[in-house]
Amino acid sequence: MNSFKPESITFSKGDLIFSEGDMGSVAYMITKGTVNIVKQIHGINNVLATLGPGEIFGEMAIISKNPRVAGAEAETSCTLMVLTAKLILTLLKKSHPTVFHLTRVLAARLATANKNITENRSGNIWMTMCRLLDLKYRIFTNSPDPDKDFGVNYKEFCSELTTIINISESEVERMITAACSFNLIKKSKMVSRVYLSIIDPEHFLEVSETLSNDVNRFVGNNCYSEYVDIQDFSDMFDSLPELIYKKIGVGDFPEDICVLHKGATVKWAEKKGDDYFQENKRKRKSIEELEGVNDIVFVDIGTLKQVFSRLGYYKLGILLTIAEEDGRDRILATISEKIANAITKESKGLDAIDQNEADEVEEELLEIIREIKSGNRE
Ligand SMILES: Nc1ncnc2c1ncn2[C@@H]1O[C@@H]2COP(=O)(O)O[C@H]2[C@H]1O
Repeated sequence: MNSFKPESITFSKGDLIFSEGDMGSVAYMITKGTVNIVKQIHGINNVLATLGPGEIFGEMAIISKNPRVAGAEAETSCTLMVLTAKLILTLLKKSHPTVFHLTRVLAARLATANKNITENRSGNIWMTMCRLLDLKYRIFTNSPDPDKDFGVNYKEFCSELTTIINISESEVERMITAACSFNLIKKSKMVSRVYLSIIDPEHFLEVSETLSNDVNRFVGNNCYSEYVDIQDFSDMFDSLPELIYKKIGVGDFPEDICVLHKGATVKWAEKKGDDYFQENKRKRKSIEELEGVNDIVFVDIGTLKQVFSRLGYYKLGILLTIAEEDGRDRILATISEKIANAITKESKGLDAIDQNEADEVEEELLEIIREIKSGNRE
C-alpha cells in the first residue's frame, strides 16, 4: 500500500504561485479556488486559462524539463496539492511508452500554441477598459433607466470586459482600483450592488490616455500589493511627497513616476542613506487646509490633471504666473510639455495680472480640488 500523502499549500487572492521562465520541480492540483495561467506579452499579463478544483497545472516543466511556459497566479484564495516530479514521472512511466512520448509531444505543442496566442493579442487593456466604460457610462446617462442615479453596474461591466478581452476578473479589479486612485472614476454601493461612475466624463478618455503607459505597466506586470504610490513611499521614509517629486524632476530617481516597485525602491532608498529624504521638511497639509496655488504640492497629480482640464488654459496661465517656484514646478509636472509651452507663451507678466481675478482663480482652483476629493470620499 502506498503511504504517499501529498503536501497542501494555500495562497491568497492575487498571489504569485510561480513565474513564467522559472524552473519547475513540482506540479499542483487545485483542491479549492481558482488559478490563472498567465503569460506576458509587451509587458502585460495575458490570461491563457482559469483553472478550478480538480485541475492540474505546472506539469509541463517536469515532462519537458524546460522552464515554465507560463506563470500561475491565485485568482481567488486557493488550496493546492503539491505533486512532486517524482510522483508525476512515476505515474507516467507506469503508462505505455507511447503515452509517455505523446505527453511530451502535446506539452511541446501547447508551448508553441501559447506563444502564438499571446503574440497576437493587443497590448492596451487599460484603454480597452476605459473606452468600454466610457461607452457604457454614456448609454447609462442618456437612458431613462430606474438605476439612473447609481452608475454602471460593476459586476456586469467586469463580466463583459473579461469576455471581450482575455483577462481575469482580478486584472479588471486592479485596473478599476488604479482608475479610482487616479480620481478618474468612483465606486458607490447601493444595497448589495456596486456601481461605477466617471467623475469628469468630458475629459475621461483624454486623461486615461495620458495615464495609459503607467497603468498598463503596473497592472500588467505585477501584483498590485507589490507597489506603493508616492504618498506611501514618502510615509515609509518619513519624507514629503513634494520632495520626492522634486527628486524625480531632476532625474535623480528611478523612471517609474506613477507607481514604484516596493522592493526595488526600498533597496535604492537604503543605498541613498537616511538623510536623503529629510531635507526641507515641511508640514503636510490636508485638503481642508489648502490656502493657495502653492499648496498644490500637497495634491496628487491625478486630481490636478482633472482640476487643470476644468480650469482651462487661460486660468492655468494666471496660476502659473502667480505661483512660486514649487507651485510652478508642480503645475509643469502635471501638464504636457506642449500645453506648458502654449501657456507660458501667452501668460502675462506678474505686473499685468489683475489681483482680484487672480484671487478668484485661486479660489476656484481650491474649490474644484475639494469637490473632486470629497466626491472620492463618498
Ligand atoms: N493554454 C493553457 N491552458 C491551460 N494550462 C496551461 C496552458 N499553457 C500552460 N498551461 C499550464 O501552465 C503551466 C505553467 O508551468 P509549466 O510549463 O510547468 O506547465 C504549464 C501548464 O500546466
